[in-house]
Amino acid sequence: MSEPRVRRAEIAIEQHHVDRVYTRLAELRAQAEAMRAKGYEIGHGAQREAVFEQASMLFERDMMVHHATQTLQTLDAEYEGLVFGRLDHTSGEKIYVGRLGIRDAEFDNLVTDWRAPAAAAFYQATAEEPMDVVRRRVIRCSGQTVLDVDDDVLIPEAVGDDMRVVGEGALMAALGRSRGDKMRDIVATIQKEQDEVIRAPWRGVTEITGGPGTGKTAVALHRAAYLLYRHRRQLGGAGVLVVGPSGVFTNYISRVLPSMGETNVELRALGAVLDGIDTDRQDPAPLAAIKGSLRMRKVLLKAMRDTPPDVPDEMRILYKGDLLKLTRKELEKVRRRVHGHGGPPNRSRVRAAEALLEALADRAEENARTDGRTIDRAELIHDLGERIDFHRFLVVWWPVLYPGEILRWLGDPKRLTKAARGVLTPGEVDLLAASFADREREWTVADVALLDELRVLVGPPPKRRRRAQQIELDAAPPERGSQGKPHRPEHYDEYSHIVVDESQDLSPMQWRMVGRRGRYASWTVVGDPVQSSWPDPEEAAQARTQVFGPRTPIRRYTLRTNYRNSAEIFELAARVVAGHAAEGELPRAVRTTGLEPDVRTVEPAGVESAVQAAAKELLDSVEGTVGVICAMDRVAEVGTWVRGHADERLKVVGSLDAKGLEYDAVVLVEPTELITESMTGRRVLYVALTRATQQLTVVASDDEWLPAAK
Ligand SMILES: Nc1ncnc2c1ncn2[C@@H]1O[C@H](COP(=O)(O)OP(=O)(O)OP(=O)(O)O)[C@@H](O)[C@H]1O
Repeated sequence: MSEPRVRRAEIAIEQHHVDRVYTRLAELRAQAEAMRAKGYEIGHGAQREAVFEQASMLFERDMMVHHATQTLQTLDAEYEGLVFGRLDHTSGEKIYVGRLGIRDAEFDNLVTDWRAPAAAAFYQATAEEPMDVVRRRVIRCSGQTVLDVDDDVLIPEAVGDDMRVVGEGALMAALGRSRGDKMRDIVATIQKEQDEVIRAPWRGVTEITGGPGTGKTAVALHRAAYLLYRHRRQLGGAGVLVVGPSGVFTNYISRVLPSMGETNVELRALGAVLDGIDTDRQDPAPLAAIKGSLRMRKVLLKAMRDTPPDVPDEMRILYKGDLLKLTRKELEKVRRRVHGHGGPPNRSRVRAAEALLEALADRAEENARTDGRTIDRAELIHDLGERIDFHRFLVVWWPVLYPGEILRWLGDPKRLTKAARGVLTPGEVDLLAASFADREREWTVADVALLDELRVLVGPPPKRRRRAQQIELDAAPPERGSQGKPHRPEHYDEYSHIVVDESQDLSPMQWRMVGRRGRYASWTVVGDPVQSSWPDPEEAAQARTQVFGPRTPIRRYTLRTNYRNSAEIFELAARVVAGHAAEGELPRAVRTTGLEPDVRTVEPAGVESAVQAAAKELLDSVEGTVGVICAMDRVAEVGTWVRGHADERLKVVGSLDAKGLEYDAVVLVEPTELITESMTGRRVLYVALTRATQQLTVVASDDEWLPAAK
């Protein structure tokens, strides 16, 4: 038979099986629905003794229906279908692998869930270690229709006369396909080195490093789905949190887990980890570096203990005809004494009241001594403590503190200088004060970690004040409990597993913030030191160690194949970052396209039109997305340049927001600006250069960014 006829015949065989699967799925659904209906009847019926037994069975059934319906809904919306693989073993047994496990009426497997041990060979078998697999087949579907099949033969000598082999490799086909605006799952083509990481034990800390495009994000998300499937009892209830660098990124990866039937994983960007705030605003690099440093903790602590602005600087109270006065200095001393106990101020008002009463009693004793009188100290403390005017003073003098308010106080350079003495340089103080001085300014991503730190330092406000705190944090709390997600309390800190993506960029203060969410968590930490935009990796490593506990062993994996970029594009990126990466830190790109990156050097005045032209050409030549990447402070300007191309495949994105994203084609605008705007220079440019899967055009008005050719 000719190759196309063989292929057609094999597709027809698989279509037959896929049809059976969907028929069975419909049956299961109908059965479950019938069972549910019957359950309602039983619930209302007379056979009372059987009700409990039936109810628990029904509950399970309900859950099954719910799950099946939900999964089906998700799968209907996906490009690739429910069944995606098949294994033919030497024994003659065949196993179909899919996103869901389904059995037929005789309880035989029609599809095995990709996460089940029986499916592991689909990912782990190789020609060297075939695990009894003769042929591994990837089945590509659209909805319920089989489009194509693609085979790998692992034991050629075991291929019988009746076994036909088609295709040139599903992985390459998948990598060559155009990209949409959402990341896709890779269940059909997970590679062996990736599978090992996905299936690694759940406890402790698992670290995944690897260069751009090695599938770190994809692997971490599949690992979350795998862990929930295998350890739902331990992990499901408390929940899994995935933290990514930006809102654009969490949106980009948002389809991956639902496409595997997991809707119960919380995705949060670093600017949205703290309930009540969701920001993507970035500070300029030098400012972000100060705000992210551990030194800020000391500054915040001092700032919080300083006398709040606008509190009375004198106390006067009349007791039995004697005017008791406390001066500003004396009041400050009392405040220091209360803070000396170390408790959160919002929990210390009683202590503050006691300390004030003691100071008033001291004053009364002094006055009495001068006048030759005696006083009953205990009685005075009791009487004043009951007085309404004393309590009126107390609430304004020891106000409830809100994190946002304290940060705004630091907009006053004098106050900040005091809080930062011996910790920040005068130059740093100026930068920081200017950033907090503008009360209208929206919080930045770096501010969020500071607000979270302060939240813990000041302690929770009294219950009836909590709403006010939300207002102070500038936004309404995000809706929880919708879309079937369990309702979690505010500032939930008991996630059972936390995935941190792009972890190389977390500042020490951000590590502390994320660490707080997982008091008992196990961790999957994903990153690439070469792509780091954080200037002080040692300080960040120290904060990270604190989060995991210094003695927790770390399971380390490195992924070495770049699946995203064509070899031609990656070659340019590797040249740009050479000298900033250690031996072996750069991955190997596996796919060639024959299309070299197009570097266009133009006059500064010609950059705009060159960018417009490049964007147009790339939109015409690729099917999928085109990203225009520029320096962070030029996003708005470049946006106006390409406004004329009304095409939703085109996105303009700043260098830092490009982290983790990918496009079929990229126009990179003024690369030297990316180097100069960041604290880690070429590393940020390296990130931008590694976003394109097919084509890259660089528009530059200088060539300082370009190392001399080898
Ligand atoms: N086994 C695979 N099969 C198909 N596609 C894959 C596979 N592994 C990775 N990819 C694809 O390669 C691209 C890069 O993956 P991913 O974004 O997870 O890489 P990354 O290591 O997180 O990259 P970066 O560090 O640049 O953010 C994605 O399009 C992903 O779907």
